[in-house]
Amino acid sequence: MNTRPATSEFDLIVIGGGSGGLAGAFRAAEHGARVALLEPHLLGGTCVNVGCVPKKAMWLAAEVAAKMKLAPTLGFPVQPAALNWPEFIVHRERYIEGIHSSYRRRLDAAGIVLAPMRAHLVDSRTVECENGTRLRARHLLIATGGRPERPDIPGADLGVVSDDFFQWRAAPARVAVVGGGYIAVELAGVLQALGSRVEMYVRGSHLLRGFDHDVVEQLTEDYRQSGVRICFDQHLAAVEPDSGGVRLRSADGSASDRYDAVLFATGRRPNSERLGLEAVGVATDADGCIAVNERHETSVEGVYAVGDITANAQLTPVAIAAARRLMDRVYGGSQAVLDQRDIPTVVFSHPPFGQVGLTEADARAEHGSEAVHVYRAAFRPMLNALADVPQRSLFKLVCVGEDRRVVGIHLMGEAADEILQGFAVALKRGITLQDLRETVAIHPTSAEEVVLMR
Ligand SMILES: Cc1cc2nc3c(=O)[nH]c(=O)nc-3n(C[C@H](O)[C@H](O)[C@H](O)COP(=O)(O)OP(=O)(O)OC[C@H]3O[C@@H](n4cnc5c(N)ncnc54)[C@H](O)[C@@H]3O)c2cc1C
Ligand SMILES: NC(=O)c1ccc[n+]([C@@H]2O[C@H](COP(=O)([O-])OP(=O)(O)OC[C@H]3O[C@@H](n4cnc5c(N)ncnc54)[C@H](O)[C@@H]3O)[C@@H](O)[C@H]2O)c1
Repeated sequence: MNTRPATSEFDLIVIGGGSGGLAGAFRAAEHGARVALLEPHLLGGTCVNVGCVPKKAMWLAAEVAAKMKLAPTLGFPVQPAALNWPEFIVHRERYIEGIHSSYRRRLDAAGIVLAPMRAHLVDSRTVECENGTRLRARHLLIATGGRPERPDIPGADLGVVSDDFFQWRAAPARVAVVGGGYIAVELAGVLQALGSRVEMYVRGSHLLRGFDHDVVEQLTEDYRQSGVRICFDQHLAAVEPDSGGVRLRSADGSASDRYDAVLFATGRRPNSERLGLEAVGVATDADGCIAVNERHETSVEGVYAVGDITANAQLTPVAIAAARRLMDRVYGGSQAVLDQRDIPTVVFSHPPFGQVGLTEADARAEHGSEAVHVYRAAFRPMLNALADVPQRSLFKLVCVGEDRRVVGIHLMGEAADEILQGFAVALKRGITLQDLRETVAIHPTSAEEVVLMR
Protein backbone atom coordinates (compact mmCIF):
# COMPACT_ATOMS: atom_id res chain seq x y z
CA MET A 1 0.00 0.00 0.00
CA ASN A 2 1.15 3.49 -0.76
CA THR A 3 1.48 5.36 2.53
CA ARG A 4 3.42 8.41 1.25
CA PRO A 5 1.60 10.70 -1.17
CA ALA A 6 3.22 10.47 -4.61
CA THR A 7 1.96 13.92 -5.41
CA SER A 8 0.81 16.76 -3.20
CA GLU A 9 -2.06 17.71 -5.56
CA PHE A 10 -5.46 16.06 -5.14
CA ASP A 11 -9.10 16.77 -5.94
CA LEU A 12 -10.16 15.99 -2.36
CA ILE A 13 -8.35 15.69 0.96
CA VAL A 14 -10.25 13.91 3.73
CA ILE A 15 -9.09 14.48 7.30
CA GLY A 16 -10.16 11.53 9.48
CA GLY A 17 -10.64 7.89 8.48
CA GLY A 18 -13.74 7.05 10.54
CA SER A 19 -17.29 6.37 9.36
CA GLY A 20 -17.81 9.74 7.64
CA GLY A 21 -14.30 10.22 6.23
CA LEU A 22 -14.07 6.76 4.69
CA ALA A 23 -17.55 6.98 3.18
CA GLY A 24 -16.71 10.38 1.66
CA ALA A 25 -13.35 9.18 0.30
CA PHE A 26 -14.84 6.06 -1.30
CA ARG A 27 -17.78 7.91 -2.87
CA ALA A 28 -15.55 10.71 -4.25
CA ALA A 29 -13.20 8.10 -5.75
CA GLU A 30 -16.18 6.36 -7.37
CA HIS A 31 -16.93 9.68 -9.08
CA GLY A 32 -13.33 9.71 -10.39
CA ALA A 33 -11.81 12.17 -7.89
CA ARG A 34 -8.16 11.82 -6.82
CA VAL A 35 -8.41 11.46 -3.05
CA ALA A 36 -5.97 11.60 -0.12
CA LEU A 37 -7.13 10.34 3.28
CA LEU A 38 -5.34 11.28 6.51
CA GLU A 39 -5.82 9.03 9.52
CA PRO A 40 -3.17 8.70 12.26
CA HIS A 41 -4.88 5.87 14.14
CA LEU A 42 -6.85 2.75 13.21
CA LEU A 43 -9.02 2.83 10.10
CA GLY A 44 -12.74 2.95 10.91
CA GLY A 45 -12.44 5.52 13.71
CA THR A 46 -14.73 5.38 16.72
CA CYS A 47 -17.42 3.08 15.33
CA VAL A 48 -15.14 0.24 14.30
CA ASN A 49 -12.56 0.44 17.09
CA VAL A 50 -14.15 1.87 20.25
CA GLY A 51 -17.84 2.25 19.39
CA CYS A 52 -20.64 0.45 17.58
CA VAL A 53 -18.73 -2.69 16.58
CA PRO A 54 -16.93 -3.75 19.80
CA LYS A 55 -19.97 -2.51 21.76
CA LYS A 56 -22.30 -4.73 19.72
CA ALA A 57 -19.92 -7.67 20.23
CA MET A 58 -20.09 -7.16 24.01
CA TRP A 59 -23.88 -6.76 23.78
CA LEU A 60 -24.13 -10.08 21.93
CA ALA A 61 -22.01 -11.77 24.62
CA ALA A 62 -24.29 -10.27 27.27
CA GLU A 63 -27.40 -11.53 25.44
CA VAL A 64 -25.92 -15.05 25.37
CA ALA A 65 -25.16 -14.79 29.10
CA ALA A 66 -28.74 -13.69 29.81
CA LYS A 67 -30.17 -16.60 27.79
CA MET A 68 -27.85 -19.02 29.59
CA LYS A 69 -29.20 -17.76 32.87
CA LEU A 70 -32.71 -18.71 31.73
CA ALA A 71 -31.69 -22.16 30.52
CA PRO A 72 -31.87 -24.06 33.86
CA THR A 73 -35.31 -22.56 34.54
CA LEU A 74 -36.50 -23.95 31.21
CA GLY A 75 -35.27 -27.46 31.91
CA PHE A 76 -31.74 -27.47 30.49
CA PRO A 77 -29.52 -29.27 33.02
CA VAL A 78 -26.71 -26.69 32.71
CA GLN A 79 -25.22 -24.15 35.06
CA PRO A 80 -24.50 -20.69 33.62
CA ALA A 81 -20.74 -20.06 33.45
CA ALA A 82 -18.92 -16.74 33.55
CA LEU A 83 -17.60 -15.37 30.25
CA ASN A 84 -13.90 -15.89 29.62
CA TRP A 85 -13.31 -12.28 28.52
CA PRO A 86 -9.81 -12.71 27.07
CA GLU A 87 -11.08 -15.55 24.88
CA PHE A 88 -14.13 -13.58 23.73
CA ILE A 89 -11.95 -10.54 23.00
CA VAL A 90 -9.82 -12.62 20.63
CA HIS A 91 -12.99 -13.25 18.58
CA ARG A 92 -14.02 -9.58 18.83
CA GLU A 93 -10.64 -8.23 17.75
CA ARG A 94 -10.33 -10.76 14.92
CA TYR A 95 -13.66 -9.53 13.60
CA ILE A 96 -12.45 -5.92 13.80
CA GLU A 97 -9.16 -6.77 12.09
CA GLY A 98 -11.25 -8.20 9.24
CA ILE A 99 -12.90 -4.78 8.85
CA HIS A 100 -9.47 -3.04 8.84
CA SER A 101 -8.20 -5.39 6.12
CA SER A 102 -11.31 -4.88 4.05
CA TYR A 103 -10.89 -1.07 4.28
CA ARG A 104 -7.21 -1.33 3.30
CA ARG A 105 -8.08 -3.47 0.26
CA ARG A 106 -10.87 -1.11 -0.79
CA LEU A 107 -8.64 1.99 -0.42
CA ASP A 108 -5.99 0.35 -2.59
CA ALA A 109 -8.53 -0.73 -5.18
CA ALA A 110 -10.02 2.77 -5.32
CA GLY A 111 -6.56 4.38 -5.69
CA ILE A 112 -7.06 6.47 -2.54
CA VAL A 113 -3.78 7.63 -0.99
CA LEU A 114 -3.72 6.85 2.75
CA ALA A 115 -1.36 8.94 4.86
CA PRO A 116 -1.22 7.64 8.47
CA MET A 117 -0.79 11.09 9.97
CA ARG A 118 -2.59 13.83 11.87
CA ALA A 119 -3.22 16.92 9.80
CA HIS A 120 -4.35 20.50 10.11
CA LEU A 121 -5.53 23.16 7.70
CA VAL A 122 -3.09 25.81 6.48
CA ASP A 123 -5.55 27.54 4.17
CA SER A 124 -8.81 26.57 2.45
CA ARG A 125 -6.93 24.42 -0.08
CA THR A 126 -3.87 23.26 1.87
CA VAL A 127 -3.44 20.69 4.60
CA GLU A 128 -0.22 20.09 6.53
CA CYS A 129 0.59 16.62 7.90
CA GLU A 130 2.44 16.18 11.19
CA ASN A 131 5.68 15.37 9.31
CA GLY A 132 5.51 18.75 7.54
CA THR A 133 4.28 17.42 4.17
CA ARG A 134 1.79 19.77 2.55
CA LEU A 135 -1.06 18.50 0.39
CA ARG A 136 -3.32 20.66 -1.76
CA ALA A 137 -6.82 20.07 -3.11
CA ARG A 138 -9.78 22.04 -4.39
CA HIS A 139 -12.03 20.44 -1.74
CA LEU A 140 -11.35 19.52 1.90
CA LEU A 141 -13.57 17.25 4.01
CA ILE A 142 -13.15 17.38 7.78
CA ALA A 143 -14.41 14.22 9.54
CA THR A 144 -12.36 14.12 12.72
CA GLY A 145 -15.18 12.90 14.99
CA GLY A 146 -15.11 13.23 18.77
CA ARG A 147 -13.84 11.70 21.97
CA PRO A 148 -15.31 10.88 25.40
CA GLU A 149 -15.48 13.73 27.87
CA ARG A 150 -14.97 13.37 31.64
CA PRO A 151 -16.73 15.67 34.07
CA ASP A 152 -14.57 18.52 35.32
CA ILE A 153 -14.34 17.32 38.96
CA PRO A 154 -11.38 16.43 41.22
CA GLY A 155 -10.26 12.83 40.76
CA ALA A 156 -12.00 12.40 37.39
CA ASP A 157 -8.85 10.74 36.07
CA LEU A 158 -9.43 7.89 38.58
CA GLY A 159 -12.40 6.89 36.43
CA VAL A 160 -12.42 5.44 32.93
CA VAL A 161 -14.35 6.26 29.73
CA SER A 162 -15.82 4.09 26.98
CA ASP A 163 -12.49 3.92 25.10
CA ASP A 164 -10.95 2.31 28.23
CA PHE A 165 -13.87 -0.10 28.64
CA PHE A 166 -12.79 -1.78 25.41
CA GLN A 167 -9.37 -2.49 27.00
CA TRP A 168 -10.92 -4.35 29.93
CA ARG A 169 -10.16 -8.05 30.21
CA ALA A 170 -12.66 -8.88 32.98
CA ALA A 171 -15.88 -7.52 34.45
CA PRO A 172 -15.12 -5.51 37.63
CA ALA A 173 -16.99 -6.95 40.62
CA ARG A 174 -18.59 -3.62 41.49
CA VAL A 175 -18.83 -0.72 39.07
CA ALA A 176 -20.41 2.75 39.10
CA VAL A 177 -21.59 4.06 35.73
CA VAL A 178 -22.00 7.84 35.65
CA GLY A 179 -24.44 9.21 33.05
CA GLY A 180 -27.87 8.34 31.71
CA GLY A 181 -27.41 8.47 27.93
CA TYR A 182 -26.81 5.88 25.24
CA ILE A 183 -23.39 4.74 26.42
CA ALA A 184 -24.25 4.61 30.12
CA VAL A 185 -27.36 2.52 29.49
CA GLU A 186 -25.63 0.21 27.02
CA LEU A 187 -22.49 -0.47 29.05
CA ALA A 188 -24.40 -0.76 32.35
CA GLY A 189 -26.56 -3.46 30.73
CA VAL A 190 -23.56 -5.33 29.33
CA LEU A 191 -21.67 -5.26 32.63
CA GLN A 192 -24.67 -6.38 34.69
CA ALA A 193 -25.32 -9.30 32.34
CA LEU A 194 -21.65 -10.29 32.39
CA GLY A 195 -21.50 -10.49 36.18
CA SER A 196 -20.70 -7.02 37.56
CA ARG A 197 -22.81 -5.39 40.22
CA VAL A 198 -23.73 -2.13 38.50
CA GLU A 199 -24.91 1.13 40.02
CA MET A 200 -25.88 3.99 37.71
CA TYR A 201 -25.43 7.59 38.85
CA VAL A 202 -27.69 9.81 36.77
CA ARG A 203 -27.64 13.61 37.01
CA GLY A 204 -31.23 14.06 35.82
CA SER A 205 -34.45 12.35 36.86
CA HIS A 206 -34.70 9.96 33.86
CA LEU A 207 -32.53 7.85 31.63
CA LEU A 208 -32.20 8.61 27.91
CA ARG A 209 -33.31 12.20 27.50
CA GLY A 210 -35.02 12.66 24.13
CA PHE A 211 -36.58 9.19 24.13
CA ASP A 212 -40.27 8.54 24.82
CA HIS A 213 -40.98 8.92 28.52
CA ASP A 214 -43.27 5.88 29.05
CA VAL A 215 -40.95 3.56 27.22
CA VAL A 216 -37.93 4.85 29.13
CA GLU A 217 -39.82 4.19 32.38
CA GLN A 218 -40.46 0.56 31.37
CA LEU A 219 -36.79 0.10 30.39
CA THR A 220 -35.76 1.56 33.75
CA GLU A 221 -38.03 -0.95 35.49
CA ASP A 222 -36.60 -3.81 33.39
CA TYR A 223 -33.06 -2.72 34.34
CA ARG A 224 -33.99 -2.65 38.01
CA GLN A 225 -35.52 -6.14 37.70
CA SER A 226 -32.25 -7.41 36.25
CA GLY A 227 -30.33 -6.04 39.23
CA VAL A 228 -28.97 -2.67 38.04
CA ARG A 229 -29.26 -0.07 40.80
CA ILE A 230 -30.21 3.32 39.36
CA CYS A 231 -29.81 6.52 41.38
CA PHE A 232 -31.30 9.71 39.91
CA ASP A 233 -30.63 13.38 40.73
CA GLN A 234 -27.01 12.66 41.60
CA HIS A 235 -24.58 15.57 41.65
CA LEU A 236 -21.06 14.28 41.77
CA ALA A 237 -18.41 16.51 43.27
CA ALA A 238 -15.31 14.27 43.26
CA VAL A 239 -13.88 10.80 42.80
CA GLU A 240 -11.58 9.63 45.59
CA PRO A 241 -9.26 6.63 45.96
CA ASP A 242 -10.48 3.90 48.32
CA SER A 243 -8.46 0.73 49.06
CA GLY A 244 -7.36 0.10 45.49
CA GLY A 245 -10.75 1.18 44.14
CA VAL A 246 -12.69 4.45 44.24
CA ARG A 247 -15.62 6.09 45.97
CA LEU A 248 -17.84 8.89 44.71
CA ARG A 249 -18.27 12.09 46.71
CA SER A 250 -21.57 13.94 46.13
CA ALA A 251 -22.11 17.69 46.15
CA ASP A 252 -23.91 17.32 49.53
CA GLY A 253 -20.68 15.86 51.01
CA SER A 254 -21.87 12.24 51.28
CA ALA A 255 -19.66 9.42 50.00
CA SER A 256 -20.62 6.21 48.22
CA ASP A 257 -19.40 2.72 49.06
CA ARG A 258 -16.23 1.49 47.38
CA TYR A 259 -16.27 0.53 43.70
CA ASP A 260 -13.68 -1.41 41.76
CA ALA A 261 -14.18 0.99 38.84
CA VAL A 262 -16.10 4.10 37.85
CA LEU A 263 -17.05 4.51 34.21
CA PHE A 264 -17.87 8.00 32.95
CA ALA A 265 -20.41 8.03 30.12
CA THR A 266 -21.02 11.74 30.31
CA GLY A 267 -20.99 12.77 26.66
CA ARG A 268 -18.43 13.42 23.92
CA ARG A 269 -16.44 16.41 22.64
CA PRO A 270 -15.73 17.17 18.99
CA ASN A 271 -12.08 16.87 17.83
CA SER A 272 -11.91 20.43 16.55
CA GLU A 273 -8.83 21.68 18.39
CA ARG A 274 -5.44 22.02 16.65
CA LEU A 275 -7.08 21.72 13.24
CA GLY A 276 -6.23 25.28 12.17
CA LEU A 277 -9.92 26.16 11.96
CA GLU A 278 -9.61 29.70 13.40
CA ALA A 279 -6.68 30.56 11.13
CA VAL A 280 -8.65 29.53 8.05
CA GLY A 281 -11.93 31.05 9.29
CA VAL A 282 -13.96 27.83 9.68
CA ALA A 283 -16.68 28.71 12.20
CA THR A 284 -17.49 26.48 15.18
CA ASP A 285 -20.42 26.60 17.62
CA ALA A 286 -20.25 27.03 21.40
CA ASP A 287 -19.61 23.28 21.88
CA GLY A 288 -16.70 23.30 19.43
CA CYS A 289 -18.66 21.55 16.64
CA ILE A 290 -17.97 22.78 13.10
CA ALA A 291 -20.96 24.79 11.89
CA VAL A 292 -22.39 23.45 8.62
CA ASN A 293 -25.49 24.15 6.55
CA GLU A 294 -27.76 21.38 5.24
CA ARG A 295 -25.30 20.89 2.35
CA HIS A 296 -22.53 20.26 4.89
CA GLU A 297 -20.68 23.37 3.74
CA THR A 298 -18.68 25.23 6.39
CA SER A 299 -18.21 29.00 6.54
CA VAL A 300 -15.25 28.62 4.11
CA GLU A 301 -15.89 27.77 0.47
CA GLY A 302 -14.60 24.34 -0.55
CA VAL A 303 -14.26 23.14 3.06
CA TYR A 304 -16.90 20.64 4.24
CA ALA A 305 -17.54 18.71 7.46
CA VAL A 306 -19.58 15.59 8.29
CA GLY A 307 -20.15 13.28 11.26
CA ASP A 308 -19.54 13.84 14.96
CA ILE A 309 -17.40 16.92 14.31
CA THR A 310 -20.70 18.65 13.40
CA ALA A 311 -23.80 19.00 15.58
CA ASN A 312 -25.68 16.31 13.58
CA ALA A 313 -26.95 13.18 15.36
CA GLN A 314 -23.88 11.23 16.49
CA LEU A 315 -24.69 8.03 14.62
CA THR A 316 -22.56 6.16 12.11
CA PRO A 317 -25.24 5.88 9.41
CA VAL A 318 -25.83 9.65 9.65
CA ALA A 319 -22.11 10.40 9.08
CA ILE A 320 -22.02 7.94 6.17
CA ALA A 321 -25.21 9.19 4.52
CA ALA A 322 -24.11 12.84 4.86
CA ALA A 323 -20.70 12.10 3.33
CA ARG A 324 -22.13 10.16 0.38
CA ARG A 325 -24.72 12.80 -0.47
CA LEU A 326 -22.06 15.51 -0.16
CA MET A 327 -19.76 13.76 -2.64
CA ASP A 328 -22.68 13.12 -5.00
CA ARG A 329 -23.30 16.89 -5.00
CA VAL A 330 -19.64 17.92 -5.32
CA TYR A 331 -18.68 15.39 -8.03
CA GLY A 332 -21.92 13.86 -9.31
CA GLY A 333 -24.19 16.81 -10.09
CA SER A 334 -26.77 15.73 -7.48
CA GLN A 335 -28.74 18.25 -5.45
CA ALA A 336 -29.91 15.75 -2.81
CA VAL A 337 -29.35 16.62 0.85
CA LEU A 338 -29.70 14.35 3.87
CA ASP A 339 -33.14 14.52 5.44
CA GLN A 340 -32.34 14.75 9.17
CA ARG A 341 -35.94 14.03 10.25
CA ASP A 342 -37.16 10.58 11.24
CA ILE A 343 -33.74 9.02 11.69
CA PRO A 344 -34.22 5.61 13.32
CA THR A 345 -31.96 4.79 16.24
CA VAL A 346 -31.51 1.88 18.64
CA VAL A 347 -30.09 1.85 22.14
CA PHE A 348 -28.50 -1.57 22.63
CA SER A 349 -29.89 -2.01 26.11
CA HIS A 350 -31.20 -5.31 27.51
CA PRO A 351 -33.75 -5.56 26.00
CA PRO A 352 -32.99 -3.21 23.08
CA PHE A 353 -34.91 0.02 22.61
CA GLY A 354 -35.50 1.57 19.19
CA GLN A 355 -37.29 4.69 18.10
CA VAL A 356 -38.08 6.59 14.93
CA GLY A 357 -39.95 9.87 14.61
CA LEU A 358 -41.58 11.90 17.36
CA THR A 359 -42.00 11.02 21.02
CA GLU A 360 -45.47 11.53 22.44
CA ALA A 361 -44.31 14.77 24.12
CA ASP A 362 -42.75 16.10 20.89
CA ALA A 363 -45.88 15.22 18.90
CA ARG A 364 -48.10 17.07 21.40
CA ALA A 365 -45.82 20.12 21.23
CA GLU A 366 -45.67 20.07 17.41
CA HIS A 367 -49.24 19.09 16.48
CA GLY A 368 -51.29 20.14 19.54
CA SER A 369 -52.52 17.67 22.15
CA GLU A 370 -55.98 17.08 20.59
CA ALA A 371 -54.45 15.91 17.33
CA VAL A 372 -52.29 13.23 18.97
CA HIS A 373 -53.45 9.61 19.41
CA VAL A 374 -51.30 7.10 21.24
CA TYR A 375 -51.46 3.29 21.03
CA ARG A 376 -49.58 0.95 23.32
CA ALA A 377 -48.82 -2.75 23.57
CA ALA A 378 -47.37 -3.80 26.93
CA PHE A 379 -46.65 -7.50 27.09
CA ARG A 380 -44.34 -10.18 28.40
CA PRO A 381 -42.45 -11.80 25.51
CA MET A 382 -43.00 -15.57 25.25
CA LEU A 383 -39.51 -16.57 26.41
CA ASN A 384 -39.85 -14.42 29.54
CA ALA A 385 -43.28 -15.92 30.24
CA LEU A 386 -41.97 -19.48 29.78
CA ALA A 387 -39.05 -18.81 32.11
CA ASP A 388 -41.25 -16.75 34.42
CA VAL A 389 -39.01 -13.69 34.47
CA PRO A 390 -40.69 -10.35 35.05
CA GLN A 391 -39.22 -8.11 32.32
CA ARG A 392 -41.91 -6.71 30.02
CA SER A 393 -41.83 -5.15 26.57
CA LEU A 394 -43.52 -1.88 25.68
CA PHE A 395 -44.30 -0.85 22.10
CA LYS A 396 -45.89 2.50 21.39
CA LEU A 397 -47.24 4.25 18.31
CA VAL A 398 -47.73 8.00 18.16
CA CYS A 399 -50.26 9.04 15.51
CA VAL A 400 -51.65 12.44 14.48
CA GLY A 401 -54.78 13.75 12.82
CA GLU A 402 -58.07 12.29 11.60
CA ASP A 403 -56.25 9.77 9.44
CA ARG A 404 -53.97 8.69 12.34
CA ARG A 405 -50.72 9.24 10.42
CA VAL A 406 -47.93 7.42 12.26
CA VAL A 407 -45.33 10.00 13.36
CA GLY A 408 -43.53 8.03 16.07
CA ILE A 409 -42.69 4.36 16.66
CA HIS A 410 -41.09 3.32 19.96
CA LEU A 411 -40.19 -0.32 20.51
CA MET A 412 -38.57 -1.64 23.69
CA GLY A 413 -38.30 -5.39 23.89
CA GLU A 414 -36.80 -8.55 22.46
CA ALA A 415 -35.58 -8.02 18.86
CA ALA A 416 -36.70 -4.37 18.75
CA ASP A 417 -33.28 -3.57 17.24
CA GLU A 418 -34.05 -5.75 14.22
CA ILE A 419 -37.78 -4.99 13.98
CA LEU A 420 -37.48 -1.21 13.77
CA GLN A 421 -35.73 -0.77 10.41
CA GLY A 422 -38.66 -1.95 8.27
CA PHE A 423 -41.18 0.11 10.22
CA ALA A 424 -38.87 3.14 9.85
CA VAL A 425 -39.25 2.82 6.06
CA ALA A 426 -43.03 2.69 6.49
CA LEU A 427 -43.08 5.77 8.75
CA LYS A 428 -40.96 7.69 6.26
CA ARG A 429 -43.46 6.75 3.53
CA GLY A 430 -46.22 8.40 5.62
CA ILE A 431 -48.27 5.34 6.64
CA THR A 432 -51.38 5.53 8.78
CA LEU A 433 -52.64 3.33 11.60
CA GLN A 434 -55.09 1.80 9.11
CA ASP A 435 -52.17 0.71 6.86
CA LEU A 436 -50.70 -1.15 9.82
CA ARG A 437 -54.04 -2.72 10.70
CA GLU A 438 -54.55 -3.92 7.12
CA THR A 439 -51.22 -5.78 7.27
CA VAL A 440 -51.59 -9.40 8.33
CA ALA A 441 -49.61 -10.20 11.48
CA ILE A 442 -46.76 -12.69 11.71
CA HIS A 443 -47.58 -14.99 14.60
CA PRO A 444 -46.28 -15.66 17.21
CA THR A 445 -43.75 -12.82 17.31
CA SER A 446 -43.20 -9.61 19.24
CA ALA A 447 -43.26 -7.71 15.93
CA GLU A 448 -46.92 -8.55 15.33
CA GLU A 449 -47.83 -6.27 18.24
CA VAL A 450 -47.06 -3.29 15.99
CA VAL A 451 -49.82 -4.16 13.51
CA LEU A 452 -52.29 -5.34 16.16
CA MET A 453 -52.21 -2.23 18.32
CA ARG A 454 -55.57 -0.92 19.54
C1 LIG B 1 -19.24 3.46 22.78
C2 LIG B 1 -19.91 3.97 21.53
C3 LIG B 1 -20.90 3.20 20.94
C4 LIG B 1 -21.51 3.65 19.77
N1 LIG B 1 -22.49 2.86 19.23
C5 LIG B 1 -23.11 3.26 18.10
C6 LIG B 1 -24.08 2.44 17.49
O1 LIG B 1 -24.40 1.34 17.96
N2 LIG B 1 -24.67 2.88 16.35
C7 LIG B 1 -24.34 4.08 15.80
O2 LIG B 1 -24.91 4.44 14.75
N3 LIG B 1 -23.41 4.90 16.36
C8 LIG B 1 -22.79 4.51 17.49
N4 LIG B 1 -21.82 5.30 18.06
C9 LIG B 1 -21.52 6.61 17.43
C10 LIG B 1 -20.59 6.43 16.21
O3 LIG B 1 -19.45 5.68 16.60
C11 LIG B 1 -20.15 7.80 15.68
O4 LIG B 1 -21.30 8.57 15.42
C12 LIG B 1 -19.33 7.68 14.41
O5 LIG B 1 -18.18 6.90 14.62
C13 LIG B 1 -18.92 9.07 13.89
O6 LIG B 1 -18.12 8.94 12.76
P1 LIG B 1 -17.10 10.13 12.35
O7 LIG B 1 -16.53 9.73 11.02
O8 LIG B 1 -17.77 11.42 12.45
O9 LIG B 1 -15.98 10.12 13.46
P2 LIG B 1 -15.01 8.98 14.00
O10 LIG B 1 -15.53 7.62 13.69
O11 LIG B 1 -14.75 9.33 15.41
O12 LIG B 1 -13.67 9.16 13.14
C14 LIG B 1 -12.87 10.31 13.24
C15 LIG B 1 -11.45 9.94 12.86
O13 LIG B 1 -10.70 11.15 12.69
C16 LIG B 1 -9.39 10.92 13.14
N5 LIG B 1 -8.78 12.23 13.44
C17 LIG B 1 -9.04 13.07 14.48
N6 LIG B 1 -8.28 14.18 14.40
C18 LIG B 1 -7.54 14.07 13.25
C19 LIG B 1 -6.60 14.90 12.60
N7 LIG B 1 -6.25 16.09 13.08
N8 LIG B 1 -6.03 14.46 11.45
C20 LIG B 1 -6.38 13.26 10.92
N9 LIG B 1 -7.30 12.44 11.48
C21 LIG B 1 -7.86 12.84 12.64
C22 LIG B 1 -9.56 10.03 14.36
O14 LIG B 1 -8.36 9.30 14.62
C23 LIG B 1 -10.73 9.14 13.94
O15 LIG B 1 -10.28 7.90 13.39
C24 LIG B 1 -21.16 4.89 19.20
C25 LIG B 1 -20.15 5.66 19.79
C26 LIG B 1 -19.53 5.20 20.94
C27 LIG B 1 -18.43 6.04 21.56
N1 LIG C 1 -26.64 2.73 19.92
C1 LIG C 1 -26.20 3.87 19.40
O1 LIG C 1 -26.57 4.28 18.31
C2 LIG C 1 -25.21 4.68 20.18
C3 LIG C 1 -24.52 4.11 21.24
C4 LIG C 1 -23.62 4.88 21.94
C5 LIG C 1 -23.40 6.20 21.58
N2 LIG C 1 -24.08 6.71 20.54
C6 LIG C 1 -23.91 8.13 20.16
O2 LIG C 1 -22.86 8.70 20.91
C7 LIG C 1 -23.34 9.87 21.57
C8 LIG C 1 -22.62 10.04 22.86
O3 LIG C 1 -23.08 9.09 23.83
P1 LIG C 1 -23.04 9.42 25.37
O4 LIG C 1 -23.81 8.38 26.09
O5 LIG C 1 -21.65 9.71 25.77
O6 LIG C 1 -23.77 10.83 25.43
P2 LIG C 1 -25.28 11.23 25.71
O7 LIG C 1 -25.37 12.64 25.34
O8 LIG C 1 -26.24 10.26 25.11
O9 LIG C 1 -25.40 11.07 27.29
C9 LIG C 1 -24.58 11.79 28.17
C10 LIG C 1 -25.15 11.64 29.57
O10 LIG C 1 -24.21 12.14 30.51
C11 LIG C 1 -24.88 13.03 31.40
N3 LIG C 1 -23.89 13.99 31.86
C12 LIG C 1 -23.24 14.93 31.12
N4 LIG C 1 -22.37 15.61 31.90
C13 LIG C 1 -22.44 15.06 33.14
C14 LIG C 1 -21.80 15.32 34.38
N5 LIG C 1 -20.89 16.28 34.49
N6 LIG C 1 -22.14 14.57 35.45
C15 LIG C 1 -23.06 13.59 35.33
N7 LIG C 1 -23.71 13.30 34.19
C16 LIG C 1 -23.41 14.04 33.12
C17 LIG C 1 -26.02 13.60 30.59
O11 LIG C 1 -27.03 14.09 31.43
C18 LIG C 1 -26.45 12.36 29.80
O12 LIG C 1 -27.30 11.54 30.55
C19 LIG C 1 -24.84 9.64 21.71
O13 LIG C 1 -25.53 10.85 21.80
C20 LIG C 1 -25.19 8.87 20.48
O14 LIG C 1 -25.53 9.75 19.44
C21 LIG C 1 -24.98 5.99 19.84
